[in-house]
Amino acid sequence: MTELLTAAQMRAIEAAAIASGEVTGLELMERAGRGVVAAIFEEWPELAPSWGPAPKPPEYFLQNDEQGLHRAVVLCGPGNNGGDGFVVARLLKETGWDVEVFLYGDAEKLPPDARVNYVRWVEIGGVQSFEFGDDVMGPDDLTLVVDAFFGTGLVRPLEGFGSLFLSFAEERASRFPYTKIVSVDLPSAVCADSGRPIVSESFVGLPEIAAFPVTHAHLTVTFHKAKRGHYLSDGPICCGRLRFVDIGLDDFDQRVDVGQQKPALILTHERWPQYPSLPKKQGHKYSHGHALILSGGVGKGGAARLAARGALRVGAGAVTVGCPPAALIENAAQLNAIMLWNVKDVAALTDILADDRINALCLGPGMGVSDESRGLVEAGLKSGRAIVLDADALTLIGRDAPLFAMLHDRCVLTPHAGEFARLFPDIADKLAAPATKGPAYSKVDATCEAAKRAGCVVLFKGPDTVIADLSGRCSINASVYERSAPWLATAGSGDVLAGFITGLLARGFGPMQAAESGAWLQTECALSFGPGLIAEDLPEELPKVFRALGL
Ligand SMILES: NC(=O)C1=CN([C@@H]2O[C@H](COP(=O)(O)OP(=O)(O)OC[C@H]3O[C@@H](n4cnc5c(N)ncnc54)[C@H](O)[C@@H]3O)[C@@H](O)[C@H]2O)[C@@H](O)CC1
Ligand SMILES: Nc1ncnc2c1ncn2[C@@H]1O[C@H](COP(=O)(O)OP(=O)(O)O)[C@@H](O)[C@H]1O
Ligand SMILES: [K+]
Repeated sequence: MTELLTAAQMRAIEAAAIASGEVTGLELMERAGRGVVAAIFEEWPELAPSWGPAPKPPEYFLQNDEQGLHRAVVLCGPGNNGGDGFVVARLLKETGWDVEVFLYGDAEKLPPDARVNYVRWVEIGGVQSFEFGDDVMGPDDLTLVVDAFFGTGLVRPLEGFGSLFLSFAEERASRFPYTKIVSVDLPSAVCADSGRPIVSESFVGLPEIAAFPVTHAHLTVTFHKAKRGHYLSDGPICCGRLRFVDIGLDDFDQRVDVGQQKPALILTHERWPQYPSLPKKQGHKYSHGHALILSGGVGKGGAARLAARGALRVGAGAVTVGCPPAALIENAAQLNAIMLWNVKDVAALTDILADDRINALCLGPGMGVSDESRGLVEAGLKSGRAIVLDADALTLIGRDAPLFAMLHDRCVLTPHAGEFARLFPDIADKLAAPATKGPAYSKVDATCEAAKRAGCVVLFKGPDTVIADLSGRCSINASVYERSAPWLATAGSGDVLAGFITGLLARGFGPMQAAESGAWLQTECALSFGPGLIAEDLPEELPKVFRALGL
């Protein structure tokens, strides 16, 4: 696992590096710009100088005389992101590209390092002025738009010329697939801390991404480490692909006091929760715990059966489904290794929980929201067992303050966005409010606040699943970029996730460890299985994922 930085943390690391005297801001900017150009050539080798002259675009696209020359438009902003843009413009020009530069801001007010690179650029090229009505992207043969308006410094919406240019770039790339947009550090208009586009008040009320001209880059090249916004919310969609450039700041990470903000960890294919307890140790079945999963009534048992299958495959020694008497036959017809108990009412559950070998519970999937279900949730919470609360159990807790007050530090709540809003309406409102200034309130902020309030682990689902505990520890299981698994959006996949977490709790994982590992495994199973996945496939894919981990 590694950490994602906020803009403030990145600034602090940069400041520490410069203060050490080991590097100057200008050197960092040069490394950044060079890294962007190298990343462009790695991403599209046909654009690299070693590839030879640019191939001729089709006849009907040619409108200029410079046939065979690659052409770039570089959009520079008023800060150091713009400074990186001037470096990129210079380097592309040096490799023989035809480069046009636009500046959003006043050249006299550029910060010192950006100003130096502006001056270096104007020695070899011009800065274009912009008149309304111009087709600033020029002839149709445009190869590259470099978006260097704003990076980690974005604090308010782009206006006028800035937002117009982003929409010109979008429009051009949507018409001509060979026109690539590359964002420097972050797509301009995307908040580095939240991944949310910063929108103008005048767009309030419209869906953010639809209402605001934000670039959907083909490639985003960032420096040192990923920022939270690269992985949260709309960030990944706007970034396209993400590449990293090492600008020599590794030594300074440790020297910086990152203040009150705990790091957000990122779980990716390579960075997985390597808990020593994941391999199964010797012992009999009850050394690996006994998970009890409560099911709904007649015809409502599918969700619990999916969760139970997940808990068993993830390694719980024994798994039992508990259901009302009328549903016993239906469940018996479908379960073999999973045991089945009659849980006719709250008293029956309380009796069952007298057996302390049952060490993990899962309540909610298919359970219904009746008074009886409420009583079961109450009994489950009262037992003090490690417990996953999902689906209907979350709805019950959301509308019942005394039940909410019973949550404890062995609980894991697994809401999707709708359930999150029922549980934490004020927090959800903050997250849903338009982001009109940066740094904007993020899904990390929301999940951490929720975990603190609930006093337990909260796993807030989505392609950017955020998991937080009450201490402020937080991680993001990213199902984005090369780990994108949109086929997880299928009925029942959340039930299997609840089962994975319950099984891991039964095996003795702590709530945060179980939630992180369960979410990570769910994505790995989806990737391993591939398109066509249905929820039933997830537990069946686990052995393959475990084998690949060498367990
Ligand atoms: N932090 C680092 O270590 C490095 C940073 N570099 C670059 O520097 C960037 C950060 O530079 P800055 O802090 O100058 O920030 P930006 O260049 O992102 O923004 C510049 C300034 O514009 C103002 N601003 C924000 N939103 C605005 C808006 N909508 N309209 C008009 N003005 C607005 C703010 O005052 C902001 O500081 C990074 O994204 C990266 O590209 C690189 O040069 C390499 C090293
Ligand atoms: N686009 C997506 N990319 C990756 N994971 C997703 C995506 N959409 C949903 N998921 C995951 O799939 C699961 C869906 O859970 P949930 O909404 O509770 O569905 P259900 O109740 O039908 O099981 C969650 O774990 C969520 O994180
Ligand atoms: K940018």
